[in-house]
Amino acid sequence: MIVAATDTSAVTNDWAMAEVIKHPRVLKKIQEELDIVVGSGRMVSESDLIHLKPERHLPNDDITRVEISHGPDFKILPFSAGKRKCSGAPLGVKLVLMALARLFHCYDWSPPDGVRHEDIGTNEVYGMTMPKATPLMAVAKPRLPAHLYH
Ligand code: HEM
Repeated sequence: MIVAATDTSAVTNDWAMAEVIKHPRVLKKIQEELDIVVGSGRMVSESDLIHLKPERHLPNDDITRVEISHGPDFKILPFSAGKRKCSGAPLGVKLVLMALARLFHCYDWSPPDGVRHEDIGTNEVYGMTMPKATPLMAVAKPRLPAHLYH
């Protein structure tokens, strides 16, 4: 249960962070969305999650819909399907979204000195949870008022 819940969520976070930091334009869009919904006077809370709709910043013809499935229909199946499908899926989605929303709302992210955005590695290691082959290294710079971090 602990392995099913922790590594899966941590690896999903790791991939999402890497892809977003690699694409600063995407990070900016996400932060714009968070600033509209949450503002800069407090941190993201769970009740904000349903109001986050980053696709509102995209031109209409640019919207890509990714359908996550819970059935055996060969769409994206991050939680598997059938009798043994992930019983923690709703919690997993919330945990990952909450962590990412706070990390992107609270901090600006960039690669370490001397590393270009496009050089952030996105190779995977084969295994149960398909982790990144190289650990993500990034610099976090606070973007909210200092008192919120205490
Ligand atoms: C992003 C996060 C997560 C992902 C991607 C994920 C994915 C999966 C996958 C692919 C399976 C295998 C299903 C199979 O054997 O076919 C699974 C099983 C399972 N997961 Fe998750 N999971 C996540 C989070 C969680 C959380 C947060 C919990 C619990 C708090 C959890 C509990 C379980 C349990 C108990 C099983 C075994 C189900 C069974 O064999 O009956 N998972 N998960």
